[in-house]
Amino acid sequence: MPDHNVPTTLDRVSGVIANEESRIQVEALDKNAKDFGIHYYPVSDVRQGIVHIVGPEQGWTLPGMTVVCGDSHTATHGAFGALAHGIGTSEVEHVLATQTLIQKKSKNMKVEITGKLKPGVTAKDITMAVIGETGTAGGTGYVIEYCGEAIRELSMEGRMTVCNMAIEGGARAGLIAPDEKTFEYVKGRPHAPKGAQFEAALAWWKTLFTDEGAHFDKVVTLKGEEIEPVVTWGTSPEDVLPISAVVPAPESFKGGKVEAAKRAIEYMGLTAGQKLTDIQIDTVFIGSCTNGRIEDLRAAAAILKGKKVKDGMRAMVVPGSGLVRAQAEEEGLADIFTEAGFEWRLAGCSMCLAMNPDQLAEGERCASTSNRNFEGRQGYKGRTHLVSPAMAAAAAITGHLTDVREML
Ligand SMILES: CC(C)[C@H](C(=O)O)[C@@H](O)C(=O)O
Ligand code: SF4
Repeated sequence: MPDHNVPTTLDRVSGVIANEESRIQVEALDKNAKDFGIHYYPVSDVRQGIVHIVGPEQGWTLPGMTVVCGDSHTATHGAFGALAHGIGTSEVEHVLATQTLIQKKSKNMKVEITGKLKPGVTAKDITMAVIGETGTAGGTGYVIEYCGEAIRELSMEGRMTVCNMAIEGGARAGLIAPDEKTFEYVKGRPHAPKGAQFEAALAWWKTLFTDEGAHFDKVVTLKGEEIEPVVTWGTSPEDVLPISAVVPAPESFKGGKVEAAKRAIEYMGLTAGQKLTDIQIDTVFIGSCTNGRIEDLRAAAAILKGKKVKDGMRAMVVPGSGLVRAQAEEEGLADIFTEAGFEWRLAGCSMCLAMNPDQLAEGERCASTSNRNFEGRQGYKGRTHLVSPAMAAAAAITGHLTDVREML
Protein backbone atom coordinates (compact mmCIF):
# COMPACT_ATOMS: atom_id res chain seq x y z
CA MET A 1 0.00 0.00 0.00
CA PRO A 2 1.56 3.33 -0.96
CA ASP A 3 0.29 5.65 1.77
CA HIS A 4 2.96 7.54 3.72
CA ASN A 5 4.60 9.49 0.97
CA VAL A 6 1.97 9.93 -1.71
CA PRO A 7 0.59 13.39 -2.44
CA THR A 8 -3.11 13.77 -1.65
CA THR A 9 -3.94 16.50 -4.13
CA LEU A 10 -6.40 15.72 -6.91
CA ASP A 11 -3.77 15.90 -9.66
CA ARG A 12 -1.57 13.16 -8.20
CA VAL A 13 -2.69 10.29 -10.42
CA SER A 14 -1.40 11.96 -13.55
CA GLY A 15 1.52 13.71 -11.85
CA VAL A 16 4.92 12.36 -10.90
CA ILE A 17 5.88 12.54 -7.18
CA ALA A 18 8.16 15.56 -6.96
CA ASN A 19 10.24 14.38 -4.00
CA GLU A 20 12.83 12.02 -5.42
CA GLU A 21 13.14 9.72 -2.38
CA SER A 22 9.39 9.27 -2.22
CA ARG A 23 9.10 8.75 -5.95
CA ILE A 24 11.76 6.03 -5.96
CA GLN A 25 10.19 4.32 -2.96
CA VAL A 26 6.70 4.24 -4.44
CA GLU A 27 8.00 3.11 -7.84
CA ALA A 28 10.00 0.32 -6.18
CA LEU A 29 6.90 -0.78 -4.27
CA ASP A 30 4.84 -0.79 -7.50
CA LYS A 31 7.46 -2.89 -9.23
CA ASN A 32 8.13 -5.32 -6.38
CA ALA A 33 4.45 -6.00 -5.86
CA LYS A 34 4.07 -6.75 -9.56
CA ASP A 35 7.22 -8.87 -9.85
CA PHE A 36 6.30 -11.03 -6.86
CA GLY A 37 2.55 -11.22 -7.43
CA ILE A 38 1.64 -9.51 -4.17
CA HIS A 39 -1.84 -8.00 -3.72
CA TYR A 40 -1.38 -4.29 -4.21
CA TYR A 41 -3.44 -1.12 -4.40
CA PRO A 42 -1.60 1.54 -6.43
CA VAL A 43 -2.57 5.20 -6.08
CA SER A 44 -4.68 4.87 -9.23
CA ASP A 45 -6.90 2.27 -7.50
CA VAL A 46 -10.03 3.61 -5.77
CA ARG A 47 -9.39 1.19 -2.89
CA GLN A 48 -5.98 2.71 -2.10
CA GLY A 49 -5.57 4.40 1.24
CA ILE A 50 -3.83 4.05 4.59
CA VAL A 51 -2.96 0.39 5.10
CA HIS A 52 -4.67 0.23 8.52
CA ILE A 53 -7.90 1.49 7.04
CA VAL A 54 -7.84 -0.56 3.84
CA GLY A 55 -6.86 -3.85 5.54
CA PRO A 56 -10.07 -4.08 7.59
CA GLU A 57 -12.15 -2.48 4.83
CA GLN A 58 -11.14 -5.17 2.34
CA GLY A 59 -11.63 -7.99 4.84
CA TRP A 60 -7.95 -8.91 5.12
CA THR A 61 -8.11 -8.41 8.87
CA LEU A 62 -10.02 -11.16 10.65
CA PRO A 63 -10.60 -12.16 14.28
CA GLY A 64 -8.01 -14.51 15.74
CA MET A 65 -5.45 -13.70 13.10
CA THR A 66 -1.84 -12.72 13.69
CA VAL A 67 -1.34 -9.52 11.71
CA VAL A 68 2.05 -7.93 11.16
CA CYS A 69 2.97 -4.94 9.05
CA GLY A 70 6.00 -2.72 8.80
CA ASP A 71 4.29 0.08 10.67
CA SER A 72 3.75 0.71 14.35
CA HIS A 73 0.05 1.49 14.02
CA THR A 74 -0.67 -2.09 13.01
CA ALA A 75 -2.14 -2.23 16.51
CA THR A 76 -5.29 -0.84 14.85
CA HIS A 77 -6.23 -4.31 13.57
CA GLY A 78 -6.52 -5.56 17.16
CA ALA A 79 -10.03 -4.07 17.10
CA PHE A 80 -11.07 -7.33 15.42
CA GLY A 81 -9.66 -9.57 18.14
CA ALA A 82 -6.52 -10.10 16.08
CA LEU A 83 -3.02 -10.08 17.58
CA ALA A 84 -1.64 -7.25 15.49
CA HIS A 85 1.62 -5.43 15.83
CA GLY A 86 4.16 -3.42 13.93
CA ILE A 87 7.46 -4.96 12.87
CA GLY A 88 10.73 -3.61 11.51
CA THR A 89 11.92 -3.78 7.92
CA SER A 90 14.17 -6.84 8.41
CA GLU A 91 11.31 -8.61 10.13
CA VAL A 92 9.07 -7.83 7.15
CA GLU A 93 11.64 -9.52 4.94
CA HIS A 94 11.67 -12.53 7.26
CA VAL A 95 7.88 -12.77 7.22
CA LEU A 96 7.70 -12.52 3.45
CA ALA A 97 10.29 -15.27 3.13
CA THR A 98 9.10 -17.64 5.86
CA GLN A 99 5.68 -16.51 7.19
CA THR A 100 7.18 -16.72 10.67
CA LEU A 101 8.80 -14.57 13.32
CA ILE A 102 10.31 -15.35 16.70
CA GLN A 103 8.41 -13.50 19.41
CA LYS A 104 8.53 -13.19 23.19
CA LYS A 105 5.31 -13.64 25.06
CA SER A 106 3.90 -10.31 26.25
CA LYS A 107 2.40 -9.48 29.61
CA ASN A 108 -1.36 -8.84 29.74
CA MET A 109 -2.91 -5.52 30.61
CA LYS A 110 -6.62 -5.05 31.02
CA VAL A 111 -7.94 -1.57 30.28
CA GLU A 112 -11.56 -1.38 31.29
CA ILE A 113 -13.76 1.58 30.42
CA THR A 114 -16.91 1.23 32.45
CA GLY A 115 -20.28 2.91 31.90
CA LYS A 116 -21.30 5.20 29.07
CA LEU A 117 -19.61 8.12 27.35
CA LYS A 118 -21.13 11.58 27.60
CA PRO A 119 -22.21 13.41 24.41
CA GLY A 120 -19.24 14.92 22.56
CA VAL A 121 -16.86 12.30 23.97
CA THR A 122 -15.52 9.76 21.48
CA ALA A 123 -13.22 6.78 21.00
CA LYS A 124 -10.33 9.18 20.45
CA ASP A 125 -10.92 10.74 23.85
CA ILE A 126 -10.98 7.28 25.44
CA THR A 127 -7.69 6.22 23.95
CA MET A 128 -5.97 9.53 24.75
CA ALA A 129 -7.37 9.53 28.29
CA VAL A 130 -5.91 6.04 28.79
CA ILE A 131 -2.45 7.23 27.69
CA GLY A 132 -2.85 10.23 29.98
CA GLU A 133 -3.37 7.70 32.78
CA THR A 134 -0.66 5.14 31.95
CA GLY A 135 1.94 7.41 30.29
CA THR A 136 3.70 6.60 27.04
CA ALA A 137 5.84 3.94 28.71
CA GLY A 138 3.05 2.40 30.81
CA GLY A 139 2.29 -0.26 28.23
CA THR A 140 5.87 -1.38 27.59
CA GLY A 141 6.02 -5.17 27.38
CA TYR A 142 2.25 -5.52 27.42
CA VAL A 143 -0.56 -6.36 25.08
CA ILE A 144 -3.64 -4.44 26.14
CA GLU A 145 -7.12 -5.85 26.10
CA TYR A 146 -9.66 -3.03 26.05
CA CYS A 147 -12.99 -4.01 27.55
CA GLY A 148 -15.97 -2.68 29.48
CA GLU A 149 -19.33 -1.26 28.53
CA ALA A 150 -18.01 1.89 26.83
CA ILE A 151 -15.76 -0.22 24.57
CA ARG A 152 -18.56 -2.69 23.77
CA GLU A 153 -20.76 0.22 22.72
CA LEU A 154 -18.22 1.56 20.24
CA SER A 155 -18.63 0.84 16.54
CA MET A 156 -15.85 -1.05 14.77
CA GLU A 157 -14.52 2.31 13.59
CA GLY A 158 -14.32 3.56 17.18
CA ARG A 159 -12.66 0.34 18.34
CA MET A 160 -10.03 0.74 15.63
CA THR A 161 -9.35 4.28 16.88
CA VAL A 162 -8.85 2.97 20.41
CA CYS A 163 -6.50 0.11 19.41
CA ASN A 164 -4.63 2.38 16.98
CA MET A 165 -3.14 4.37 19.83
CA ALA A 166 -2.18 1.37 22.01
CA ILE A 167 1.30 1.84 20.60
CA GLU A 168 1.34 5.46 21.81
CA GLY A 169 0.88 4.08 25.32
CA GLY A 170 3.96 1.92 24.79
CA ALA A 171 2.09 -1.34 24.30
CA ARG A 172 3.04 -3.50 21.37
CA ALA A 173 -0.57 -4.32 20.61
CA GLY A 174 -4.08 -3.59 21.79
CA LEU A 175 -7.08 -5.75 21.15
CA ILE A 176 -10.79 -6.08 21.74
CA ALA A 177 -12.67 -9.36 21.90
CA PRO A 178 -14.75 -9.83 18.75
CA ASP A 179 -18.54 -9.76 19.02
CA GLU A 180 -21.63 -9.48 16.80
CA LYS A 181 -20.53 -6.02 15.62
CA THR A 182 -17.19 -7.45 14.52
CA PHE A 183 -18.76 -10.38 12.68
CA GLU A 184 -21.28 -8.09 11.00
CA TYR A 185 -18.50 -5.75 9.85
CA VAL A 186 -16.39 -8.59 8.43
CA LYS A 187 -19.21 -10.45 6.68
CA GLY A 188 -19.27 -9.96 2.92
CA ARG A 189 -15.99 -8.03 2.69
CA PRO A 190 -13.95 -8.98 -0.41
CA HIS A 191 -11.29 -11.08 1.37
CA ALA A 192 -13.41 -12.42 4.22
CA PRO A 193 -14.36 -16.11 4.08
CA LYS A 194 -17.65 -16.87 2.33
CA GLY A 195 -20.50 -19.37 2.79
CA ALA A 196 -19.63 -22.51 4.73
CA GLN A 197 -16.12 -21.22 5.36
CA PHE A 198 -17.57 -18.10 6.95
CA GLU A 199 -19.83 -20.19 9.17
CA ALA A 200 -16.90 -22.36 10.27
CA ALA A 201 -14.75 -19.31 10.95
CA LEU A 202 -17.59 -17.66 12.84
CA ALA A 203 -17.97 -20.65 15.15
CA TRP A 204 -14.30 -20.30 16.09
CA TRP A 205 -14.35 -16.49 16.31
CA LYS A 206 -17.14 -16.77 18.88
CA THR A 207 -14.72 -18.59 21.20
CA LEU A 208 -12.26 -15.68 21.19
CA PHE A 209 -12.93 -13.98 24.48
CA THR A 210 -11.15 -13.76 27.80
CA ASP A 211 -12.16 -16.40 30.31
CA GLU A 212 -13.91 -15.33 33.47
CA GLY A 213 -11.27 -14.75 36.17
CA ALA A 214 -8.32 -14.76 33.74
CA HIS A 215 -5.08 -13.35 35.11
CA PHE A 216 -3.91 -9.87 34.08
CA ASP A 217 -0.50 -8.51 35.03
CA LYS A 218 -1.90 -4.98 35.24
CA VAL A 219 -5.40 -3.52 35.33
CA VAL A 220 -6.41 0.06 34.52
CA THR A 221 -10.01 1.17 34.95
CA LEU A 222 -11.55 4.44 33.81
CA LYS A 223 -15.15 5.54 34.21
CA GLY A 224 -16.67 6.34 30.83
CA GLU A 225 -18.87 9.11 32.28
CA GLU A 226 -15.82 10.89 33.68
CA ILE A 227 -13.93 11.14 30.39
CA GLU A 228 -14.09 14.63 28.87
CA PRO A 229 -13.12 15.71 25.36
CA VAL A 230 -9.33 15.82 25.61
CA VAL A 231 -6.54 17.63 23.82
CA THR A 232 -2.75 17.44 23.99
CA TRP A 233 -0.84 20.51 25.15
CA GLY A 234 2.73 19.16 24.76
CA THR A 235 4.93 17.10 22.49
CA SER A 236 4.13 13.61 23.74
CA PRO A 237 0.81 11.77 23.42
CA GLU A 238 0.74 11.45 27.22
CA ASP A 239 0.48 15.25 27.51
CA VAL A 240 -3.31 15.14 27.54
CA LEU A 241 -5.76 17.23 29.49
CA PRO A 242 -9.50 17.80 29.41
CA ILE A 243 -10.33 20.75 27.17
CA SER A 244 -11.62 22.61 30.24
CA ALA A 245 -8.10 22.64 31.79
CA VAL A 246 -5.15 25.06 31.58
CA VAL A 247 -1.58 24.54 30.33
CA PRO A 248 0.16 22.89 33.29
CA ALA A 249 3.08 24.35 35.21
CA PRO A 250 6.23 22.23 34.64
CA GLU A 251 6.80 22.19 38.41
CA SER A 252 3.57 20.28 38.85
CA PHE A 253 5.33 17.19 37.39
CA LYS A 254 7.91 14.90 38.96
CA GLY A 255 11.43 13.83 37.99
CA GLY A 256 12.55 14.15 34.38
CA LYS A 257 9.09 15.23 33.32
CA VAL A 258 9.67 18.70 34.81
CA GLU A 259 12.35 19.48 32.23
CA ALA A 260 10.44 17.70 29.47
CA ALA A 261 7.33 19.77 30.21
CA LYS A 262 9.35 22.99 30.24
CA ARG A 263 10.80 22.17 26.86
CA ALA A 264 7.43 21.07 25.47
CA ILE A 265 5.69 24.26 26.59
CA GLU A 266 8.43 26.34 25.02
CA TYR A 267 8.35 24.37 21.77
CA MET A 268 4.59 24.69 21.67
CA GLY A 269 4.77 28.44 22.30
CA LEU A 270 2.43 28.28 25.31
CA THR A 271 2.39 29.71 28.83
CA ALA A 272 1.67 27.76 31.99
CA GLY A 273 -1.76 28.67 33.31
CA GLN A 274 -3.11 29.61 29.87
CA LYS A 275 -6.58 28.21 29.22
CA LEU A 276 -6.49 25.46 26.60
CA THR A 277 -9.49 27.05 24.93
CA ASP A 278 -7.46 30.27 24.47
CA ILE A 279 -4.94 28.51 22.21
CA GLN A 280 -5.30 29.97 18.70
CA ILE A 281 -4.75 27.60 15.79
CA ASP A 282 -4.19 28.19 12.07
CA THR A 283 -4.46 24.67 10.64
CA VAL A 284 -6.91 21.80 11.00
CA PHE A 285 -6.15 18.30 9.79
CA ILE A 286 -8.83 15.62 9.76
CA GLY A 287 -7.56 12.22 8.66
CA SER A 288 -4.93 9.53 9.49
CA CYS A 289 -5.28 5.87 10.46
CA THR A 290 -6.61 7.03 13.83
CA ASN A 291 -9.49 9.12 12.55
CA GLY A 292 -9.79 8.82 8.77
CA ARG A 293 -12.78 6.48 8.67
CA ILE A 294 -16.33 7.23 7.60
CA GLU A 295 -17.63 7.63 11.13
CA ASP A 296 -14.91 10.21 11.85
CA LEU A 297 -15.92 12.23 8.82
CA ARG A 298 -19.56 12.00 9.86
CA ALA A 299 -18.71 13.29 13.34
CA ALA A 300 -16.77 16.26 11.97
CA ALA A 301 -19.39 17.04 9.31
CA ALA A 302 -22.15 17.03 11.95
CA ILE A 303 -20.39 19.92 13.69
CA LEU A 304 -19.50 21.76 10.46
CA LYS A 305 -22.88 21.56 8.75
CA GLY A 306 -23.98 25.04 7.71
CA LYS A 307 -20.90 26.64 9.31
CA LYS A 308 -17.72 28.17 7.92
CA VAL A 309 -14.12 27.70 8.94
CA LYS A 310 -12.59 30.77 10.51
CA ASP A 311 -11.07 33.27 8.06
CA GLY A 312 -7.43 32.59 7.20
CA MET A 313 -7.55 29.01 8.47
CA ARG A 314 -6.07 26.15 6.45
CA ALA A 315 -8.34 23.16 6.89
CA MET A 316 -8.19 19.82 5.16
CA VAL A 317 -9.95 16.49 5.24
CA VAL A 318 -8.01 13.50 3.98
CA PRO A 319 -10.19 10.38 3.89
CA GLY A 320 -8.38 7.22 5.00
CA SER A 321 -9.15 5.37 1.78
CA GLY A 322 -10.62 5.94 -1.65
CA LEU A 323 -13.71 4.02 -0.57
CA VAL A 324 -14.18 6.18 2.54
CA ARG A 325 -13.89 9.17 0.23
CA ALA A 326 -16.47 7.76 -2.18
CA GLN A 327 -18.89 6.97 0.62
CA ALA A 328 -18.49 10.42 2.15
CA GLU A 329 -19.27 11.95 -1.23
CA GLU A 330 -22.35 9.77 -1.57
CA GLU A 331 -23.56 10.80 1.89
CA GLY A 332 -23.09 14.48 1.13
CA LEU A 333 -20.31 14.91 3.69
CA ALA A 334 -17.81 16.11 1.09
CA ASP A 335 -20.17 18.99 0.23
CA ILE A 336 -20.47 19.94 3.89
CA PHE A 337 -16.69 20.06 4.18
CA THR A 338 -16.06 22.04 1.01
CA GLU A 339 -18.91 24.46 1.71
CA ALA A 340 -17.43 25.07 5.14
CA GLY A 341 -14.06 25.84 3.55
CA PHE A 342 -12.17 22.56 3.96
CA GLU A 343 -10.01 21.08 1.23
CA TRP A 344 -11.28 17.66 0.17
CA ARG A 345 -8.30 15.44 -0.58
CA LEU A 346 -7.39 11.99 -1.89
CA ALA A 347 -6.41 9.21 0.53
CA GLY A 348 -3.02 8.94 2.21
CA CYS A 349 -1.21 9.59 5.49
CA SER A 350 -0.97 13.25 4.53
CA MET A 351 -0.30 15.71 7.34
CA CYS A 352 -0.15 12.97 9.98
CA LEU A 353 3.59 12.93 9.34
CA ALA A 354 5.85 15.19 7.34
CA MET A 355 6.79 12.63 4.68
CA ASN A 356 4.81 14.12 1.79
CA PRO A 357 3.90 17.62 0.60
CA ASP A 358 1.20 18.13 3.31
CA GLN A 359 3.20 19.76 6.08
CA LEU A 360 3.08 22.52 8.65
CA ALA A 361 5.41 25.47 8.18
CA GLU A 362 7.60 26.66 11.05
CA GLY A 363 5.52 27.91 13.97
CA GLU A 364 2.19 26.83 12.49
CA ARG A 365 -0.26 25.32 14.94
CA CYS A 366 -2.59 22.49 14.05
CA ALA A 367 -5.59 20.81 15.64
CA SER A 368 -5.04 17.33 14.28
CA THR A 369 -6.95 14.06 14.48
CA SER A 370 -3.75 12.04 14.10
CA ASN A 371 -1.90 10.18 16.85
CA ARG A 372 1.53 11.74 17.34
CA ASN A 373 2.44 15.24 18.49
CA PHE A 374 6.22 14.86 18.58
CA GLU A 375 8.44 17.83 17.75
CA GLY A 376 8.46 18.28 14.00
CA ARG A 377 5.97 15.46 13.42
CA GLN A 378 3.79 17.50 11.04
CA GLY A 379 6.61 19.67 9.72
CA TYR A 380 9.78 21.32 11.01
CA LYS A 381 8.91 23.35 14.13
CA GLY A 382 5.21 22.74 13.50
CA ARG A 383 2.96 22.50 16.57
CA THR A 384 0.40 19.75 16.98
CA HIS A 385 -2.60 19.44 19.27
CA LEU A 386 -4.17 15.98 19.06
CA VAL A 387 -7.97 15.98 19.18
CA SER A 388 -11.02 14.01 18.05
CA PRO A 389 -12.66 14.76 14.68
CA ALA A 390 -15.54 16.62 16.34
CA MET A 391 -13.09 18.73 18.35
CA ALA A 392 -11.07 19.44 15.19
CA ALA A 393 -14.23 20.64 13.45
CA ALA A 394 -15.11 22.87 16.40
CA ALA A 395 -11.63 24.41 16.37
CA ALA A 396 -11.86 25.03 12.62
CA ILE A 397 -14.98 27.13 13.16
CA THR A 398 -13.74 29.22 16.08
CA GLY A 399 -10.01 29.43 15.26
CA HIS A 400 -9.00 28.22 18.73
CA LEU A 401 -9.15 24.98 20.67
CA THR A 402 -12.81 24.63 21.57
CA ASP A 403 -14.99 22.45 23.77
CA VAL A 404 -17.18 20.71 21.21
CA ARG A 405 -19.85 20.14 23.87
CA GLU A 406 -20.75 23.84 23.53
CA MET A 407 -21.65 23.19 19.90
CA LEU A 408 -23.86 20.14 20.31
C1 LIG B 1 6.90 5.58 8.72
C2 LIG B 1 6.38 4.47 9.61
C3 LIG B 1 7.41 3.41 9.74
C4 LIG B 1 5.84 5.03 10.90
C5 LIG B 1 5.38 3.97 11.90
O1 LIG B 1 5.89 2.86 12.01
O2 LIG B 1 4.50 4.22 12.66
C6 LIG B 1 4.67 5.95 10.63
O3 LIG B 1 3.56 5.30 10.13
C7 LIG B 1 4.32 6.75 11.83
O4 LIG B 1 3.12 6.87 12.12
O5 LIG B 1 5.21 7.27 12.48
S1 SF4 C 1 -1.68 7.81 9.09
FE1 SF4 C 1 0.00 8.51 10.34
S2 SF4 C 1 0.12 7.07 12.03
FE2 SF4 C 1 -1.09 6.14 10.45
S3 SF4 C 1 0.33 4.90 9.29
FE3 SF4 C 1 0.18 6.91 8.29
S4 SF4 C 1 1.81 8.10 9.17
FE4 SF4 C 1 1.57 6.34 10.52
